[in-house]
Amino acid sequence: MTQERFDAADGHGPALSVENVSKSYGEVRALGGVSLTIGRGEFVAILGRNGAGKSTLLQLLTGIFSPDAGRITVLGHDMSRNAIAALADIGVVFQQQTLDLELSVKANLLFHADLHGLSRREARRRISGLLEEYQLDGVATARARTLSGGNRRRLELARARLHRPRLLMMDEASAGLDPNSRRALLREMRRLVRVEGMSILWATHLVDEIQHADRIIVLDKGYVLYSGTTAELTRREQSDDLERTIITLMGGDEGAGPLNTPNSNP
Ligand SMILES: Nc1ncnc2c1ncn2[C@@H]1O[C@H](COP(=O)(O)OP(=O)(O)OP(=O)(O)O)[C@@H](O)[C@H]1O
Repeated sequence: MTQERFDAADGHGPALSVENVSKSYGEVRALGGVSLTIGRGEFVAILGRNGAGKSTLLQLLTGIFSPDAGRITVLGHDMSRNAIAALADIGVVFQQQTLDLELSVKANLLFHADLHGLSRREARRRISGLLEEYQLDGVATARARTLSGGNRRRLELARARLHRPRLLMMDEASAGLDPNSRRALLREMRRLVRVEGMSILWATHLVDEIQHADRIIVLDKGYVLYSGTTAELTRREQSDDLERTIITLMGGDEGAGPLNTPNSNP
């Protein structure tokens, strides 16, 4: 067995490894040689302003695009050679909603279960548990189009977990949720890490959300500026104001885009 297959099968190595990855759209450089890792059972928040490169990174990690250079390994699988195996173990919530709005809540989930090759019996069992967990059982037969923003997001979360992924990637996943739902969602992420050993990548532009993670990665203009805990960062910069510390790290320029929203503390 090759080392890569051994790692994938045996659960060794990081959940995610990104080595020197670059991506440009024409003249626009979205990522300029990014390297990062996420350990198994680790909850990592990637913080960056709009345009920092978070969505591009997630699109590369989920195989939607290929990087111009660099290497991505997900749960031991090299994305350039074995993306299908990697995708079986990833659950994703994208920034833009990706539901089929004309299908019912349940049909959206059944479609996803089919894509992942779940048996009908297993799919029904998983779907009924997740509908209950996300309080969507009352709207199971309703078309996704008729759901509130919060319920659509809950449906996307249920879908992301349906095939029992070991790595969850969340791109601005709390968008559209009220403060209570945001708090509940972040608590749930912690529970998934603690109880199920899930690895989580949580991309956000909200400073208050990153405090729930084990580690943060600050991304700015396509480059990693910092990787470590929030406590290490404020200690290093001798400041107890995390948001100000991060803005300073980004070279000031508060006008470049928000890092937080008022009255949104989760
Ligand atoms: N399809 C595209 N074509 C051209 N430029 C793009 C495209 N997608 C992203 N970009 C550019 O790449 C850079 C990184 O964008 P990206 O969407 O990855 O950042 P982000 O951190 O996710 O921000 P946001 O939260 O606004 O989506 C930005 O300069 C953006 O304008």
